[in-house]
Amino acid sequence: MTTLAILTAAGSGSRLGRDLPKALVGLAGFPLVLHAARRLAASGVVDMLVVTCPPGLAGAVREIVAGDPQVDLPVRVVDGGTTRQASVAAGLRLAGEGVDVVLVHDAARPLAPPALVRRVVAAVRRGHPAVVPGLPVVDTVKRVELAAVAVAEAADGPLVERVVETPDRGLLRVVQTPQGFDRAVLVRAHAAGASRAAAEHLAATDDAGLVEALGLPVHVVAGDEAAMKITTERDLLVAGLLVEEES
Ligand SMILES: Nc1ccn([C@@H]2O[C@H](COP(=O)(O)OP(=O)(O)OP(=O)(O)O)[C@@H](O)[C@H]2O)c(=O)n1
Ligand SMILES: C[C@](O)(CO)[C@H](O)COP(=O)(O)O
Repeated sequence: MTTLAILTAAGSGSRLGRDLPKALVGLAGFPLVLHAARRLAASGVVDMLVVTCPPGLAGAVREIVAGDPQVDLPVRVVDGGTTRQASVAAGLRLAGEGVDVVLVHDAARPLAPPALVRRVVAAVRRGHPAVVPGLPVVDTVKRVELAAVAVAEAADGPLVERVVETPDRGLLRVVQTPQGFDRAVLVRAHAAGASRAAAEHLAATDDAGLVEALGLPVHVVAGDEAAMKITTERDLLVAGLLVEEES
């Protein structure tokens, strides 16, 4: 039984807008990617780690992650692709037949707690081929018609979108990472979705989506607020507070 974690860290962080890739931005004195790697290692259920990195930064990322005493795991670093999906696919190529469970986790979710990692892996090991952590939706959600946006923009007016439906929020979940998979299932899902990987507007926004596209079941376990995604400066501030709370 071997679990490999792919830690995606190859994004640029355009919405954060710093002059270095988001995964290398500091939070409480350490890069986001290191926070995430430390918590994966601390879970005790990850046997090896593959980190996807921006082109040209493999050496720096290796030094940060593999050189850290808290990351007591074999670490490999691989160049990512142009989309998150392509980066995961690059990491997945390093998951040999000896690996039975693959976790996919975002460096952009640096504070995902070890207990969450264990919960996801346990659910996969209980026989679920694809598992995502999810939280209930607290806002009322509307589905809108995109065509209406185009019309409004063309008229140079205020953005008015037509609401199509109000889905029952009791049935909606906001999903996080790490997401966990039976290796063979994830390999099949990425192979089937490979033609989508190159373009941002086509690529899957999470790996479970590729499994769903195969018609295979995906299950949700309880997520954790601490696994929040860092997208903007405000998120970094909130994450800073969470780190203070942890200690
Ligand atoms: N080509 C890419 C794009 C994203 N990611 C990773 O996927 C995760 C989620 O992506 P996101 O939060 O969107 O990060 P960025 O793409 O870096 O951010 P932005 O969209 O603001 O540029 C991050 O850990 C990011 O490093 C990746 O490995 N390869
Ligand atoms: C995988 C993910 O973190 C699940 O919520 C999310 O979909 C990543 O999205 P992004 O568009 O790459 O930020």
